[in-house]
Amino acid sequence: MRLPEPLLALRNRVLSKPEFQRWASIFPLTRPRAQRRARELFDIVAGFVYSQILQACVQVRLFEILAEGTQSVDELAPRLGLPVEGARRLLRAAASLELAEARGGDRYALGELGAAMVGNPGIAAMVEHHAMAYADLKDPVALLRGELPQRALQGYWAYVGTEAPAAAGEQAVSGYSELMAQSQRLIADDVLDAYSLQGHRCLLDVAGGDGTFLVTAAKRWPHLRVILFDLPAVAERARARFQREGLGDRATAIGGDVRRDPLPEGADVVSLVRVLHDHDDHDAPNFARAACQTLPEGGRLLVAEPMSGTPGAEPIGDAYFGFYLLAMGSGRPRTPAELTEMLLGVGFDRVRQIRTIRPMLTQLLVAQRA
Ligand SMILES: CC(C)=CCC/C(C)=C/CC/C(C)=C/C=C/C(C)=C/C=C/C=C(C)/C=C/C=C(C)/C=C/C=C(C)/C=C/CC(C)(C)O
Ligand SMILES: C[S@@+](CC[C@H](N)C(=O)[O-])C[C@H]1O[C@@H](n2cnc3c(N)ncnc32)[C@H](O)[C@@H]1O
Repeated sequence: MRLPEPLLALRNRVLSKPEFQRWASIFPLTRPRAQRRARELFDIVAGFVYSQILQACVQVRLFEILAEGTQSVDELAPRLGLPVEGARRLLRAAASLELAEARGGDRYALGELGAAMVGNPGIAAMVEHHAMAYADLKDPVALLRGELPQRALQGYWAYVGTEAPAAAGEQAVSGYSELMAQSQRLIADDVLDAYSLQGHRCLLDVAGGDGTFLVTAAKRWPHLRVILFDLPAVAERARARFQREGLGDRATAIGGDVRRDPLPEGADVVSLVRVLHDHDDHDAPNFARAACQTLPEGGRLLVAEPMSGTPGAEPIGDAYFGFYLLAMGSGRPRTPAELTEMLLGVGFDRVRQIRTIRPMLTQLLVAQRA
């Protein structure tokens, strides 16, 4: 609920007084909330330190090693490549974050969150590539002022800031394509659970990366034909992937630039998965318009990506992706309402939002062509 202006000003005046903060931390009725808010502020202050502890766990392969079972610090230290004291400090920190679990007697097991990391290798890949994002975020004000022309992330995402992304070679696309393939496993089933492709014949995945999303869709729906469109070097990777998966003539991969080349025809459903948020406001509609133009009347477009303002996950859209994309040099997270307006503006007729099981990672809009 939004407070009226005068009440808001009063609340903020009161909350900013150290005497009130102290009183609220003691008074039994306000104490739990005061402590929770202090802890929340502390977590924001300490976020980078927590992230670096996770980075260290991933680099020394702590979670894979603990997945073998409970071990003592003395046993773990040489396996982690750390001195005993360093290993103990890391394990205590990891246990406090529930990445590991202290078992007594200087022994440690996998924690609940560490176990989740083992099950999702895509998260570890994200953590490792964050080294670039954090280097770019070192001076966030300079970034906001547009004063950092050389950024690691911009070099990593080879299609950003160039008029000719289709010229990118295999080397330039391999890093981000692998990262996207790994993390796509956190996304594809959530989208395919939310929207059934039973009634569709052919799915075109625009900017579909190495084809992980289409392979998942094709395995789930054996009647479905799938077409991938991406930059030539990425489409080449997808072609090889489709062959390895034995999809035969059910799957095609076509290389090109969405802004210059026509999309392949024949699909009755198109997907844009983690694509629109990569592009600035003047450019993102080009992707949606191209999808609309290739669809027949009544065809559907699926837009799946993390969105701004997701209830319960607000900082993931506007803080994490907002600043990640700023460092990358292109795009922004958008609310479902902003995306809906964009889709209606390029010729779609009806747009509805469908619930996904983990909206923090991806939300889903389905648009129908008039
Ligand atoms: C015991 C049981 C059954 C339940 C107990 C309750 C419970 C839930 C306990 C916790 C244990 C548990 C099972 C946890 C499960 C956790 C899971 C599944 C966690 C998943 C986490 C996913 C994360 C942290 C994903 C992170 C993704 C990131 C950081 C993505 C970044 C994406 C980027 C940078 C994309 C860039 C692409 C671009 C350029 C923007 O387009
Ligand atoms: C963030 S990735 C998402 C990949 C995939 N959809 C996924 O979710 O894993 C964005 C993709 O857009 C592709 N891309 C960027 N600009 C493009 C353009 N102008 N034409 C075609 N593909 C493009 C990139 O090569 C990359 O594979």
